[in-house]
Amino acid sequence: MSYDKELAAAKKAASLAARLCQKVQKALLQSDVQSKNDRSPVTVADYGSQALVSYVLQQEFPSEFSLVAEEDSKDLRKDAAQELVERMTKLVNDSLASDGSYSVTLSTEDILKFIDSGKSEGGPEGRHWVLDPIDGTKGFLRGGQYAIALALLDRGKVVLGVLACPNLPLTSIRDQQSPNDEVGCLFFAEIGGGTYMQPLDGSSAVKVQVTAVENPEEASFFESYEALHSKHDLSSSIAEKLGIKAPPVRIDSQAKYGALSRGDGAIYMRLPREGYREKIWDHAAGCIVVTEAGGVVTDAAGNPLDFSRGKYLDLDTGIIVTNQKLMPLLFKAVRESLEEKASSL
Ligand SMILES: Nc1ncnc2c1ncn2[C@@H]1O[C@H](COP(=O)(O)O)[C@@H](O)[C@H]1OP(=O)(O)O
Ligand SMILES: [Mg+2]
Ligand SMILES: [Mg+2]
Ligand SMILES: [Mg+2]
Repeated sequence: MSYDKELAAAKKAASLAARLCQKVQKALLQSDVQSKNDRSPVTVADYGSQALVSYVLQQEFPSEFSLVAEEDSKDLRKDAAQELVERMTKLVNDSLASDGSYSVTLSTEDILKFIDSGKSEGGPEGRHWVLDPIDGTKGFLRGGQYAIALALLDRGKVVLGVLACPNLPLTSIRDQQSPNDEVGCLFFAEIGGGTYMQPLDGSSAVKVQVTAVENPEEASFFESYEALHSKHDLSSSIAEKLGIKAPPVRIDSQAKYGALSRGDGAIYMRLPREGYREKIWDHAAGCIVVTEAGGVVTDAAGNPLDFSRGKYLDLDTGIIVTNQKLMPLLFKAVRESLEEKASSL
């Protein structure tokens, strides 16, 4: 089955959302940041991006629409958020107008409804869009990496994914010469069709592949910038076992999956603290972008990620990503390190 129409709509929605986010990141004001009850930050851009993507997808697929997305409008319906909602409404309308294909002016209530249409629970039946409107909000606030991550599930499987990474350099992050290098990448993949990357400004796409490195000593690895999101001590002990020489490359968000899909690094380890439950929108798009580029994504028990169980992944311990050749070695090092850690407690 082809998902070309869905992929075209997803690319358009994510690119528009990326433009909105770039605009906000440039003019970030302190009042743009709200705090959710899980104490993670959320900005006018997270909400605006979700409203925009939800609107575009509903225009393209009015009859069959289900969206599992990170944000909801609860905090925005409080009196104190009124100014933020008005500013966000203007941002979304300006973004839609700049595209030219939608002649519409949405009201604040429309916008709140589009945000709330992301409340689907997903699951193994039918089709569901999966959206993280800004993945890596902390990176976004720091002026670092973030991604707009959009995927489509069909009967529990990820069948397409798009990652817009507005701050990711077009060339490998490992050989950046100057801070002026061009940034803004759109990664996209459809099941069975490979992974492509194009500049966010719309010029032509190139096929990408994960690295062919087989010797772990030559591999480099990615992990979260935020030490709270992934145990850096555990990944460094795994890296040591593998004989990895290069220091970790720490970047925020699913930009890590994008960078890995084009071979900027060989390994991505995500080992969250006990009790953290991974959400499907944090991995669905990244997972297909890497697997279609020839990579492998599993949990720390070696199982593929199961996106069919609702909004949580509920996996074993963590997520590991690399190419086919290195996976057995990485898996072994991960198991050994986890066992050593368990026996030292
Ligand atoms: N305590 C936490 N542990 C692990 N991941 C987290 C935690 N809090 C938020 N996240 C999510 O981790 C992802 C980014 O992690 P990283 O940049 O380390 O890969 C984001 O999806 C972020 O959510 P959000 O989408 O709100 O930014
Ligand atoms: Mg968040
Ligand atoms: Mg996220
Ligand atoms: Mg997010």
